[in-house]
Amino acid sequence: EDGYRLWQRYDQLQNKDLLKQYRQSLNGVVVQGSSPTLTVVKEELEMGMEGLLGSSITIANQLPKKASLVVGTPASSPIIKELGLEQKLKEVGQEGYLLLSQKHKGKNHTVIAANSDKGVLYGTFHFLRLLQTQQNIQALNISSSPKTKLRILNHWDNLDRTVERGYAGFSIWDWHKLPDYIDQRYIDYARANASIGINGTVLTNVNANSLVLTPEYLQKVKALADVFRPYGIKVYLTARFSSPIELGKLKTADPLDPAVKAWWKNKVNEIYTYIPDFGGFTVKANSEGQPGPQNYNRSHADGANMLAEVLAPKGGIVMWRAFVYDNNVPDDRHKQAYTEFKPLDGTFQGNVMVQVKNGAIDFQPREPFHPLFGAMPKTPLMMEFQITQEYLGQGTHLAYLAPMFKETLTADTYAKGKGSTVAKVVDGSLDNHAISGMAGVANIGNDINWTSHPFGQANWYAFGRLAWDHELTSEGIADEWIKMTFSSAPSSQAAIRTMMMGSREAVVNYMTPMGLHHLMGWSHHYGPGPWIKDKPRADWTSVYYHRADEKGLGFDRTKTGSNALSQYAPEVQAQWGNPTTCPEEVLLWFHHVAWDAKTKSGRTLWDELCYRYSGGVDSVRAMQKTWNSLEGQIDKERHQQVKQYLAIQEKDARWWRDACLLYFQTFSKRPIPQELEKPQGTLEQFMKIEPKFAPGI
Ligand SMILES: CO[C@H]1[C@H](O)[C@@H](O)[C@H](O)O[C@@H]1C(=O)O
Repeated sequence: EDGYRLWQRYDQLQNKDLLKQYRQSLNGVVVQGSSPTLTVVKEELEMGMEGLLGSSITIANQLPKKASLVVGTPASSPIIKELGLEQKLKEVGQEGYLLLSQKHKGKNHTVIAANSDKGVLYGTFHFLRLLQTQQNIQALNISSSPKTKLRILNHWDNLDRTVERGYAGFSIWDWHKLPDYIDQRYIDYARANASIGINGTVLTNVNANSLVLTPEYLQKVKALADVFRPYGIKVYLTARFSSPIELGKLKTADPLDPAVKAWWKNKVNEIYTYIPDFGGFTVKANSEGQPGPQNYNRSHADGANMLAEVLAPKGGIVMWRAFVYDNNVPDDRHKQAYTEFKPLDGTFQGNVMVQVKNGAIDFQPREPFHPLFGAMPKTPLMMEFQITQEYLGQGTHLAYLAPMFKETLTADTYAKGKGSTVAKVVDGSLDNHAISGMAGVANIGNDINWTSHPFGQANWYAFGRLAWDHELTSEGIADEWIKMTFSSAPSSQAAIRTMMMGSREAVVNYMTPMGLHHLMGWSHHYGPGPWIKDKPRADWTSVYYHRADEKGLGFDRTKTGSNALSQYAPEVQAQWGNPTTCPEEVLLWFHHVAWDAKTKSGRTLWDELCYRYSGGVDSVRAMQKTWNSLEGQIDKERHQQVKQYLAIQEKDARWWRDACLLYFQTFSKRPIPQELEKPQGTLEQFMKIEPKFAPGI
């Protein structure tokens, strides 16, 4: 193996019949026209087809006599124009594309056509994926366009190259060597992202450092933007709200102060001299100690609009985060974002998007959808998912996240009656928004395989695919990724898919089953810490979230408790407000349930909890068994890697199960059912375990 490889492996296909078919239909490749994007299209076609087909190809400017691959836009390619695809192309928009088997002058050609070079690029990657996943290309009739306009990675990367909540080494942005040294990884990063339709990247941590806005750093940012541009990827930065004070030496960062606004206007103009297509800012304000407009008694809208106004003439946007909790500890942190943002609906400028995490607390293994979705019809709401597994085992646990992303996207907000899914809020179709977006907090770093756990790559891949088309299935995305990533082992496809599909639920079960949440260890968030209390803020403890007592377990968020449920539509309230109709997956999120209450299995809550925790451990063991059975079918190196990670996961799953059950047992005072494995160790022992070298704190 030479260095790293992502899913674009392009190894020669082994299926002889298929190879023959491909070679017969792809005698030549014609790309007419020239642009930086068409240049990378040609490079990718050469690399991909030569690798997959095992024969060299030349890219021609004229149509050869035999069946060929014809690539381009009607504007740049006379052959594409001759094909008369105007009507079909109208439907795919600026980023979409067509993949067609098309007769032209008696020959059967394969066509990648689009309205823009960027669309051609996306079509090219789709076409290469068809070959890589060994699809029949004889009668292609594919048209595809993205459902979400902005598909963007958020890097929580600091300028010293540490990555907040990053578990795959240090930041890939080598600020020290930029702008003079362009690491090959930047190019491969762009290729990988473009291959899944990602069209934007926020380079820096939301806990922002204003230094990135200085000329010295803007030159470095420009160098990255220049690399990414041909791949259709725009660069964005995080804007520290107090930058006018830190960099501009102003006395205030009050968004309504004319000097502050003038400072930002100059700064934005300056940025555009370096990066003419700069995307805009992501802002975390008045949350976890970050400065913001509330420091000056102004609202989030005042802050966002001030930046939006200076960005608008340049075509830039503001992604203002709704992950806010600050000031006084609320009676229920679940409610804070909604309380602060809902009243601001309709007051944001047209180029502001409010970026909302999938759930109201913080990227837990399972959260009900965030109540802001559906509650701010006049504001485009952007989805923020976390690809990095801060709360799901970080760099060592296998957890395929597509089912988690889909769970939120398919949830029904009932905002405009049945069928008002979160996906429709986010893609803008429910409320007819001109802009829409999905952000994923990246899980990559400078580890050789980019993501620490080899299966972490699947989560990056799945995020991009779902941002393009949220209707894709988790299984389908897994299949694509497996075929591309473990191309040498077609027979193991089903087994790997089964592992992936059950993996996130396994994590939920051994960490936080039945709606439990935020039981993770203090600050590092890796192992169990349900006992955590007495911290500077009540909502930084675990006891705040699980509320275990002699009577039972869970956070009462109904009318008799915090009433966070009132933030949802009446239909949702009706279902979740009643413990007998509330799905067990989120039961303890909304209800304080008696230890002896009957659950759907017929068991008491306590027994059911014991079964779920044990089931989580069993699922990991099942994954181990499956993986062991694949030995010999997968290259040694990756087989060994995953095998070792699964052993860690199994050990950690037991740690979670035993620590949580022993702790909750001090309240339930009931025995763990006979037939289940007994905890190995005492609660006191578990409470002493502190990972001293947890990464990314
Ligand atoms: C970037 O800060 C993070 C913080 O590390 C993390 O623990 C929490 O999940 O969320 C914060 C946020 O999303 O702003």
